[in-house]
Amino acid sequence: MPTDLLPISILREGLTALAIPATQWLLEAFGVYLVELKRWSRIHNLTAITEDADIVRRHFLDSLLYLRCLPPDARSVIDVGSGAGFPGIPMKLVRPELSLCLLEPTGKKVAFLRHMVATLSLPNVTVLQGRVEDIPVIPGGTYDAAVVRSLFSVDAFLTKTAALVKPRGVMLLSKGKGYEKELIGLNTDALHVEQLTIPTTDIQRFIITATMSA
Ligand SMILES: C[S@@+](CC[C@H](N)C(=O)[O-])C[C@H]1O[C@@H](n2cnc3c(N)ncnc32)[C@H](O)[C@@H]1O
Repeated sequence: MPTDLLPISILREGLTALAIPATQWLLEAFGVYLVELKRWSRIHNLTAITEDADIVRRHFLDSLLYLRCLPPDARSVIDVGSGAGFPGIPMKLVRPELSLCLLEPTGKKVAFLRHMVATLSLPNVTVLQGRVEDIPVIPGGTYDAAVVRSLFSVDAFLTKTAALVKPRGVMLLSKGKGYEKELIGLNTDALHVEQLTIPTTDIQRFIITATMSA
């Protein structure tokens, strides 16, 4: 198992900072993910981030910040525009009880997501090819949480994901500095912003949580 290929000390330190036990299983799973992400990216250009340490920090640990804002009783999550699996797959590795839908329109990314779900033997994960606008809306919502990274503006995020989320469910979107400009003109009463730092870096993230009314 390729834990020797992983910048293991960064991952360990990052997990510890996030109060996530760095079990051997978890370290090995992230090791497999890193190797496969790089292997597929050489052919399919899945990510612009190519250095191991950067993948650990900017994909794995950044994705895990979402868990700081996910309600502990959330069970079903949709990752909208999952790309190469961020933030959904890292969240699932740490919270295996989650039932996860990875939504992605691009065929080569969908193929990678299916490959990773099979390779990591992840139960209760559905990979759906499509755009969020095309997901059938069920009255009362489908998921306890919708997560989005590097896709929508705050406004578009609220508009496009609200119908997918159950009453009292949450929509989580991570943004960098400057996110406040996107809040101008929006009703921010139901929004909560949590300022976090990607462990082992000084990169700040602002996770915007919108909670659906009851
Ligand atoms: C910049 S990438 C981010 C991928 C991943 N969330 C991440 O943070 O690494 C945006 C992804 O959203 C997908 N996408 C674009 N429009 C979408 C839509 N309307 N519904 C769902 N996914 C969409 C793209 O195919 C792409 O993979």
